[in-house]
Amino acid sequence: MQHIDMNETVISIRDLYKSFGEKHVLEGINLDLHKGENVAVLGRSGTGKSVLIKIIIGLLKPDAGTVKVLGEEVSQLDDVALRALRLKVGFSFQSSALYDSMTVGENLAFPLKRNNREFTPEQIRKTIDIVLDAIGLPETINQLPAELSGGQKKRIGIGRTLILRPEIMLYDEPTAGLDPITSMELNRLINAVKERFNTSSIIITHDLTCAKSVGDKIAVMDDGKFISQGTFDEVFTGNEELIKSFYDYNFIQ
Ligand SMILES: Nc1ncnc2c1ncn2[C@@H]1O[C@H](COP(=O)(O)OP(=O)(O)OP(=O)(O)O)[C@@H](O)[C@H]1O
Repeated sequence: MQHIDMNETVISIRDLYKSFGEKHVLEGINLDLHKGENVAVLGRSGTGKSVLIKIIIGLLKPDAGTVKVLGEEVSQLDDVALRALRLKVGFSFQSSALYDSMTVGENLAFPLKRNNREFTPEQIRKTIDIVLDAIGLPETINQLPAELSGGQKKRIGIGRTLILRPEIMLYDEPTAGLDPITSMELNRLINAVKERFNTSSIIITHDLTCAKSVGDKIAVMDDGKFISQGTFDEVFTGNEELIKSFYDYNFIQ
């Protein structure tokens, strides 16, 4: 098991606020992601989870508060520094965002060719093989995305993010639209990625099973704030109505 280093914080968010006009989306977010830790951010639709991720990777600027990623204050970085930081932070999109006209191998090679031009074809091939092995899909290398199942596409999407060997992974709804068995496989993959690539991750989800399976810590978001943070058992022994209804909803559906 990968060790969680509580002395090393890879993402540190303090008193974060973000509004769009009259709409207050984030209202005082505080969160620490430690090295080797997986934090599942659980929340209903529209609570601001995507806005939070966009601020972490510098796509949106906060109105107030600080976000430090790998020691750097994101809102202070210029474009060059931001691009360099983004190479260390892998963002796995909800839609796997694969190029339909490229094979799996070409999709995986793409970020490497764009960002590490000094890679030889042999190094690229080797890196692709390592990632395909890690995501359990070596046989798909010459297939097109249209020939893959939804679960396979998600795995390749995660693989394409891993190819640049990020230190931090951000997963946006990794199990959305998948059946329970495929979802469980994805959860196992997220845990395997952490072990094999020594990543620290934030996993955004409204799937309680996913949060429980992958989250060393769960942070429950409501109305722009975290109303509870802790291990799954700590969070779900609380008495707050929203947390209880989340739990009930997930287990009776
Ligand atoms: N660029 C923007 N301009 C105006 N409003 C925005 C913008 N981006 C997000 N919002 C609003 O912020 C709120 C939170 O959106 P966000 O996408 O972060 O929710 P979410 O928690 O990720 O939801 P879901 O689970 O459905 O993806 C929504 O009300 C949305 O309309």
